[in-house]
Amino acid sequence: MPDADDELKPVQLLVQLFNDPSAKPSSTHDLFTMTHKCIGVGTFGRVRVAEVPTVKGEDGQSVHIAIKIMKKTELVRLKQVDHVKNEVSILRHISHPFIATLYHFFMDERNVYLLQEFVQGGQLYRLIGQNARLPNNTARFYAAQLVMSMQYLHGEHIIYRDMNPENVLLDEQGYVKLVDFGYAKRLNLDDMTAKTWTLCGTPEYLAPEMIQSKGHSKEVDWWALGILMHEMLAGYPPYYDPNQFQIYQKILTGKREYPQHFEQQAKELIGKLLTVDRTRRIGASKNGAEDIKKHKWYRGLNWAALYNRQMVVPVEKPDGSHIVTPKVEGAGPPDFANFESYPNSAEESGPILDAEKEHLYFDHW
Ligand SMILES: Nc1ncnc2c1ncn2[C@@H]1O[C@H](COP(=O)(O)OP(=O)(O)OP(=O)(O)O)[C@@H](O)[C@H]1O
Repeated sequence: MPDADDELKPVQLLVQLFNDPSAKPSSTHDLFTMTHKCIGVGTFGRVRVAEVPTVKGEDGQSVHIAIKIMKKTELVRLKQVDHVKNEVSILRHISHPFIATLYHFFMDERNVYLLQEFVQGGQLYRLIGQNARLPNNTARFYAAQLVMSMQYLHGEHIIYRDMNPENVLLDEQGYVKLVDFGYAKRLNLDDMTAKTWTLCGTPEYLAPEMIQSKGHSKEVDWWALGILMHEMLAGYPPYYDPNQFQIYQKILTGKREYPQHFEQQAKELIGKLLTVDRTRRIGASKNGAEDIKKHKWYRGLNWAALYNRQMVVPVEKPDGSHIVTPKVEGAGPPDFANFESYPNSAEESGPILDAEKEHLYFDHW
């Protein structure tokens, strides 16, 4: 008889391992070996990969995890402590097949560490760039997963607020894993309007009500989905300008032209998502995401099969050739082919926050 632990999936084992109360913050470091491979840089830190020798995947190899390392001094200087606190508190309470799992978080005197599922296929941004644009069926496959993840988050009263192709990662099967919940917001339901006011996100993806500081809610995620659909299908977003102010102007006027190759149904859905009046935007009614799922662009899509990861990623272009897809090795250690190279840096030897600030900002997490 296998003992109970043998039946746990690596994900559950990792969560259990890192949340073991006997593994105090200092000894948590001993549970993994940092590979020093940096796979991403953010504004105040880096994302590195680590190996967990005690947990084996289905291929019998040690599991790898991603560790987002953020410098405390930078978090304080850039006034981002609350965003990270928020990211941790949201990720700890959610679980969805298209959102990267947070196994654990801890901090030492210099850094805050978020231990997450390592997503091997790289950014959707890279996939779009490699192919110039994505075929209708491929874009539909990715957009549908984002509809389901937003539906889940909105059901948990969370707005994501940072949908863009750099935060949508692809796993080894080519499915979506959303990362970066720094701007996500849990709505306060005591406030019946359940709106919020902070201007955040990527300029090209900002909804008009956010730019105008009118107060915004879940509909901003549906707007961003419309922008992302356009970017996948065209290779560029609908409102673009080197000058950020001009981007906002273009968003507010709402004028756009679609490339000729866009399918009629795709144009129609993008139009309904990019509706300036947020009360009339598709997804805004009490049916929420269901209205989007029922749109003709999705006709014939098996939502249950997609959720259960039983669909094959559609890779065919209209001319019958195939798009370039992320290179993912089967067994063995990851080879990082899908990630940019970043110069090395040492988070271990940066400045230490003074005691007063440490107490003020990091005592109550
Ligand atoms: N779990 C993960 N697996 C693989 N790569 C990841 C993972 N998490 C993050 N990355 C990579 O690192 C990049 C930066 O991560 P993330 O966006 O979470 O950091 P950030 O500091 O919040 O960045 P930003 O400055 O964009 O807000 C991602 O775009 C992605 O390429």
